Amino acid sequence: MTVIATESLSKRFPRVTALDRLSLDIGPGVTGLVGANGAGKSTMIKILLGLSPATEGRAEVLGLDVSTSGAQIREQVGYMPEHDCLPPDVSATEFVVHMARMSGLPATAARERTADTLRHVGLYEERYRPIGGYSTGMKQRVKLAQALVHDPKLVLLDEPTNGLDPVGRDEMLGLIRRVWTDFGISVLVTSHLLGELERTCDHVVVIDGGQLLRSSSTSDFTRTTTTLAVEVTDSDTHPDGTGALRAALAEAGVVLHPGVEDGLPGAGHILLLEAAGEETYDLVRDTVAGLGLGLVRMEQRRHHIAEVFRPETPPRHEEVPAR
Ligand SMILES: Nc1ncnc2c1ncn2[C@@H]1O[C@H](COP(=O)(O)OP(=O)(O)OP(=O)(O)O)[C@@H](O)[C@H]1O
Repeated sequence: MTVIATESLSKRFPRVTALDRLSLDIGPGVTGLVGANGAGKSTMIKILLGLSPATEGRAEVLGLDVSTSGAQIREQVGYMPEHDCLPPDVSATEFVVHMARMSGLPATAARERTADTLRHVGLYEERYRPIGGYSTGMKQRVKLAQALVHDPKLVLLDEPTNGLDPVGRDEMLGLIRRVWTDFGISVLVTSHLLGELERTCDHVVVIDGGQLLRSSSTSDFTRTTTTLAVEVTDSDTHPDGTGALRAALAEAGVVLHPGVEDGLPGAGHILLLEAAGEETYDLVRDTVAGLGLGLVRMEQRRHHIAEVFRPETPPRHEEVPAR
C-alpha cells in the first residue's frame, strides 16, 4: 500500500528550484524526510497538503491527487507546522477542541478526542493554562496534538524536535513512534538531523537541494551510516601512513571503502571504513598506535548527509553537482 507517491515532482520559485524531479513511493509506518535547511522539506509538505501547486510532476497522498483533492486530503491528514503558530491567550484544551471542531468533529467528540490526544502527548493539568506560558517542549506537544485530534490516517510533522533539548527530543521522538505503533497513524517527519530519524523511522528519505539522494529502509540506512573516517600522520618508518594503515586494517578484516579523501596538510588522506561496532574503534586505535602513527581524527560520518550518500549513490541525473 502506498501512502505518499510522487513522480518527477518539481517546484521552482523564481530564484530557486526547491524540489527537482523527485520520485518517491512511501508506504505505511514512520518515514523520515531528512535534508539540510533549504533542502525542500517544507515545500514538499505544502505540496502534499494540496496547499501549494507543484510546477511539474504529480503527487498522490492516500491515493488522492494533490492537484485536485486538496480538501479531501486535509480531512484525512494531520499537519504540524514548523514554526510557532499557537495563540498565547487560550489554553491547550480550548485550542485543540477548536481545531477538532474545524475538522468537522461534533462538540462532544471534539472534547473527548482532545482529552485523549492531550493525554497521549503528555499534557495533563497544564492543559487548562494559557499556551503563552508553556515551554517550547509543551508547545511542540500541543502542535502534535492538534495534528492528531481528528484521527487522521497520516500526519505530516515539520521539524517537530526543533528547539528542544536532548531529553525533549527523545521524548518527542518516542511520542512520534507511538503515533504509529499505538494508533496506526502513518507519519512523515522532517528533520535536518539524520541520527535522530534513524532511530525513530522505518524508512528514511534524504533530499539535498531538492533532489533525492536516497530512499531506503532504516536498517539499510544504518548500515551505510556507520562509516568511520580516519586520518593519520606519516612517520619515518611509514612515509605513507595512510597506506600502511589501510594494509594493516584490511589484513585485520576491516571493510575499507575504495576511495580516499584529502586530509590535512602534513597528514595523509582520509580513509573511509565500515564500523561493525565499538570493536572497530578499538581496532583502529590499536593499529594506529602499533604502527607508530599519529591519529589526527576518527569520526563517524553520520550527519554529513551528502558525504555519506554521494559516494555510494550514483547520481540519478547528470545535473547532480559533485561535492
Ligand atoms: N515562497 C517561496 N518563495 C521563494 N522561495 C522559496 C519559497 N519557499 C521556499 N523557498 C525556497 O525553496 C528552498 C526550499 O525551502 P524549504 O522551506 O522547503 O526548505 P526546508 O528543507 O524545509 O528547510 P527549512 O527547514 O530551513 O525550512 C529554499 O531555498 C527556500 O528559500
